[in-house]
Amino acid sequence: MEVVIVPDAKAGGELIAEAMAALVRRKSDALLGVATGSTPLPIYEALAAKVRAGEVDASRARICQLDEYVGLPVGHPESYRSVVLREVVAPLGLDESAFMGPDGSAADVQGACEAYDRALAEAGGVDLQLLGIGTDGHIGFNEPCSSLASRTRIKTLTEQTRVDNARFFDGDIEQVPHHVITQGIGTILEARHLVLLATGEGKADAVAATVEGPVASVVPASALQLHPHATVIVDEAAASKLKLADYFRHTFANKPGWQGL
Ligand SMILES: N[C@@H]1[C@@H](O)[C@H](O)[C@@H](COP(=O)(O)O)O[C@@H]1O
Repeated sequence: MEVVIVPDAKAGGELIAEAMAALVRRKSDALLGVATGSTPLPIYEALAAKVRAGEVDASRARICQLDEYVGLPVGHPESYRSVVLREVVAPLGLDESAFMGPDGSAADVQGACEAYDRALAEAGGVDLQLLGIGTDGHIGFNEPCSSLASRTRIKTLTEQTRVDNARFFDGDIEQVPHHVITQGIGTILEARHLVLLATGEGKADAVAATVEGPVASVVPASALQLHPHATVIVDEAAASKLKLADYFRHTFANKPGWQGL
């Protein structure tokens, strides 16, 4: 696992956007797995800016989603499908046909989960999967004690996650669904490159447990330690509880430029 400490969220967004742009320059139809929440927004802004500036042609890129609420009406502005179409697909100048996601309104939720895992495999697998992290260490919506081998499936949110996400629903926790579909941890680990961005002091404990704690399902993000190409990018506040912070700084400062992320 590589840990990169950046001064702030904007620098993290720029670094990751450049890694995504470099991937798309190498593989124009790359399948980019995106995450929701507030943290990755600087990545999407930086990548869209590169597209507008002609630094990368993303017209053949494909976008896929990590997770989704179950039971929101189709087209609800806070369904993750709507969020990804609005925050990622449209700003990159892509059409909805470039987008894949699980169907949170399906009558057969389990069938929709299995169909999504199949669709990801048929699309050739995810090239780069962006991840955020919940305050309890969740990735996607894999709450603590999710199986490290799990596939895309339905999960029940913890109260803490519903409280954290109520801000997207007018601060009203009653509007936050209890159930979600999420790529499983086993599914996520199949992506070729995992890139987790965490910013702010509120993520410091989860980041320390992820990077320096044992691999344990009680901290779902710790599964990144099992992946051969995982990059964790944190700002100073999110890095504040890392014992090896100086080592991570030293390693990145001395990294050969050609290596990329
Ligand atoms: N399902 C999403 C996660 O993918 C995201 O990482 C997390 C943190 O969100 P934020 O970045 O807003 O803190 O929120 C939600 O639970």
